Amino acid sequence: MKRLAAASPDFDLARVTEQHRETYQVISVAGPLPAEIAGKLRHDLTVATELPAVGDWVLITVTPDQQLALIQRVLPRQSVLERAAVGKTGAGQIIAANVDTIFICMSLNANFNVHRVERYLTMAWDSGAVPVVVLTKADLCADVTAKLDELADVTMGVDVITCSAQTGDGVDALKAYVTGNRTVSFIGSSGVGKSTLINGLLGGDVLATKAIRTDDDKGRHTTTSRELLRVPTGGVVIDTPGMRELQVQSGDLTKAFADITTLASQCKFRNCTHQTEPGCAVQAAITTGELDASRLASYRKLQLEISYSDMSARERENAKIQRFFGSKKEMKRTMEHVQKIRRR
Ligand SMILES: Nc1nc2c(ncn2[C@@H]2O[C@H](COP(=O)(O)OP(=O)(O)OP(=O)(O)O)[C@@H](O)[C@H]2O)c(=O)[nH]1
Ligand SMILES: [Zn+2]
Repeated sequence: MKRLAAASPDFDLARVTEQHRETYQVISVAGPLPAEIAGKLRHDLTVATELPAVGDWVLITVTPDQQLALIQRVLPRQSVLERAAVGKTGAGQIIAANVDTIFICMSLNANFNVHRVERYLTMAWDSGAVPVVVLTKADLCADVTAKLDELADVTMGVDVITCSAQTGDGVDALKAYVTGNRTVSFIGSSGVGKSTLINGLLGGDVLATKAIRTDDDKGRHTTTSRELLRVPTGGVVIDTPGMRELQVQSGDLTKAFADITTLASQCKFRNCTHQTEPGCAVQAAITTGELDASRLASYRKLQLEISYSDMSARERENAKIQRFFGSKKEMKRTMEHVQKIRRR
């Protein structure tokens, strides 16, 4: 892999802004360009998740006529949002890469559901991005404090923002996360107000929003192309159709369920399943009321789902780095080169 580091000075750094069936759109310091995967890279790929995705930083060469970029390398991803795999083992499909902050959106009226937040949080932590819970449509909720109380246990250690696009309340708090080179994404059920918030950030009606039926809070989703959008005041929003359909798949439960993990460390048996074992600290906490039984139930349910996927997205990513770069040292050298390009 020495070759790669040595060859790197001939590459330009770019970021993938759109993904189509066979082609891509990238942006580099030279501007936007259509792109394709270089033959060598295509040959080296083993699974679909190694294909470039929206948000990926890539090394490109440009054809002599300057009309097309060839993607030579996909740089290691800091975070990976993945669509649930079909079947038991197969790796899923990358929905977005290198997202710093995931806004988990939920409306304070009909869409409000504590377990849903719990599941999204697990997924967000697993992706490598930092989750922020965004409670939307505060104007439609009579008792916001009560809702925040309901959420308190599951949002431990996570920023929670209450906002209303209608009144503008809380929107500035959201903007504080979208600055400089930071990349954000919005997930959450249809109709909770994601497009409305994104349009607010972008300062125009970039995404179409559609009036929803008032009876059931269900919106119709209107986003069509995969996109990475620049915010005029700094920051980047990644909004792809896949993002809108994200469902919980695999995950590291230890962060989203820090309360249970902490209790479990005090169980008598290290492999305690917290069901009928003697000396179970989790069951003891349920008895005293310190822990809600429903919390353990959702933990179990998620644990079961996770056991179906062999490796987490992060583990797969690490395996790929090993294969492409040979060693962490080689990777570091390439990344140093990339940093230099980025500063230019
Ligand atoms: N009352 C109220 N309505 C809102 C607010 N934010 C959005 N809405 C309305 O909710 C509906 C759905 O908003 P969207 O922004 O399209 O929702 P979305 O989450 O992007 O939906 P998908 O595109 O289907 O994923 C629209 O009619 C919005 O006008 C809010 O803060 N208060
Ligand atoms: Zn136990």
